Amino acid sequence: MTIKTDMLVYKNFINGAWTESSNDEYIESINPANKNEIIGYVQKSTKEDLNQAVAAAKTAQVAWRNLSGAARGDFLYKVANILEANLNEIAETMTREMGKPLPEAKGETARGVAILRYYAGEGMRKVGDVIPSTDSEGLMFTTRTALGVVGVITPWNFPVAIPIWKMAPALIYGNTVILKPASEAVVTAAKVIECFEKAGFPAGVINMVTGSGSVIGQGIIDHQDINGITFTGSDQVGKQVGKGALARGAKYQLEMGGKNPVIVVEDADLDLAVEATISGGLRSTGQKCTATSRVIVQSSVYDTFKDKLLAEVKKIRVGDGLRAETWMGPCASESQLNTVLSYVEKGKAEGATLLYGGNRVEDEELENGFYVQPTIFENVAPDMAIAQEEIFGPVLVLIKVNTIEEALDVANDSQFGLSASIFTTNIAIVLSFIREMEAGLVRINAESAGVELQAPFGGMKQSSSHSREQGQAAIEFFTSIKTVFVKG
Ligand SMILES: NC(=O)C1=CN([C@@H]2O[C@H](COP(=O)(O)OP(=O)(O)OC[C@H]3O[C@@H](n4cnc5c(N)ncnc54)[C@H](OP(=O)(O)O)[C@@H]3O)[C@@H](O)[C@H]2O)C=CC1
Ligand SMILES: O=C(O)CCC(=O)C(=O)O
Repeated sequence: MTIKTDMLVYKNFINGAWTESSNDEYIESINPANKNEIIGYVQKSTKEDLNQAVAAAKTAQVAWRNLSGAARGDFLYKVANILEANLNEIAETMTREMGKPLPEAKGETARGVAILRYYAGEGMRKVGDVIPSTDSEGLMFTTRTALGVVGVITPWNFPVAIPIWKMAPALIYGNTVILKPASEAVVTAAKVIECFEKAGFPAGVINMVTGSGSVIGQGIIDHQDINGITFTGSDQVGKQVGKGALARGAKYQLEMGGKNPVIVVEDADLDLAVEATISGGLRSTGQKCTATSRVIVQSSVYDTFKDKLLAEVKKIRVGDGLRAETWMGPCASESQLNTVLSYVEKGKAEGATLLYGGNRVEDEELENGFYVQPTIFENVAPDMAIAQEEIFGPVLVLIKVNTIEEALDVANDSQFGLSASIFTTNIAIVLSFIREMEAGLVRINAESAGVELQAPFGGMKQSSSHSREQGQAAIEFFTSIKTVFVKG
């Protein structure tokens, strides 16, 4: 590929320096709102580059681990301030690179700042417990130790928040990091790493290697000197990460798909339920693992809910995320757009009724972008592919049920169990939903998306490796417990 000389080329960040790859091939990152606009180039790195980064991270690890938690926290506070000072530029890059509307991109970047500050404070909090020993002269307690070098493999849908919610806890607990960001949002990730560079971390503590998943991602899975891998992305790659890590005894953490339901009960505030279904299902063009995709509605309010939903969805403005009037941006890539369109075809072929949308947006101004209409299906049977598989696009499927029991059965009829929500004013139904719903995140009278950084996040069933990230739960993955017994 010929590189246009006026474009920015982002190198790997290895051992404290922006470093050229041993390969001179590049990955081009384009704007999904206008495929002719190139956002930047990154290197298509090789295993040799990865080896260099891992060696640097391994060398840096002991000195980093031996700093006090407060000293490590100071570095994170510095990154937070730098990220905050560059929030507008980074958010704009995110919008241009993966299509998320600018207000959402700004919100995500601000969330990155807050995550960094949260984990900076974690450096001052307790890491163990004193446990009474049966030996009256002994002292027994637990402490924690870092895993070592952590590989961080991230997706494109939250290109600031996800790398930060993995890297910040890894670092505060004394690990060093190799980041392999998603190729679709790699320039945004490079700008985040620039903030870490400016904060002056010791060389080797934080490294980024760009390149294809099959080379650099797989290289992380296989590398003997990487002690832990944290991954967010597809079900298929996640399972590969898990198998590969298990085979060589590395620790791993996986966050994968969702097929998140919302249940609308007959006593619900229907306007609130409509608003939350739209926000949960269609913001970020439905490209969230926590996005609402199955809308399970009690038959007595089905028609009223459907009419209200349809009326609101029709008002959605699709367009370039940089424009103030845009509510929903493009799909992040042509392949995501094609996935959505193929599920629309599947839904029709399976006999569901396409109630609204389902096509590319026909607008001359938007013809160079990967735009799809917000889409609603009805007459959907729970076993159809559109009700079972993660689409990762702005597609809602309406499923009519008669009773709460049936609603819960349908909601739980999924290989996934990430997030679920219900709209009702009946406390008994709320309590049975909390008890019966097989999901890591259950939300009452609130949309299925919307993770809070200080709370544990993760799924049941095939949505995750049953571990949790974020909040104080992160310590469980990024450290190992040591039980200490001392006798004088
Ligand atoms: N849970 C979530 O939040 C997300 C779920 N998804 C789901 O996944 C689908 C596909 O999206 P996609 O971007 O392809 O997701 P992937 O799982 O392919 O990508 C996630 C990360 O894994 C890397 N990767 C790809 N192949 C390998 C490999 N063999 N070994 C190790 N790492 C690898 C990717 O690198 P590279 O980008 O270079 O390929 C990226 O950094 C979506 O439609 C959606 O259903 C996607 C993103 C986020
Ligand atoms: O809902 C959120 O804020 C987070 C979603 C998420 O983690 C994801 O889509 O990968």
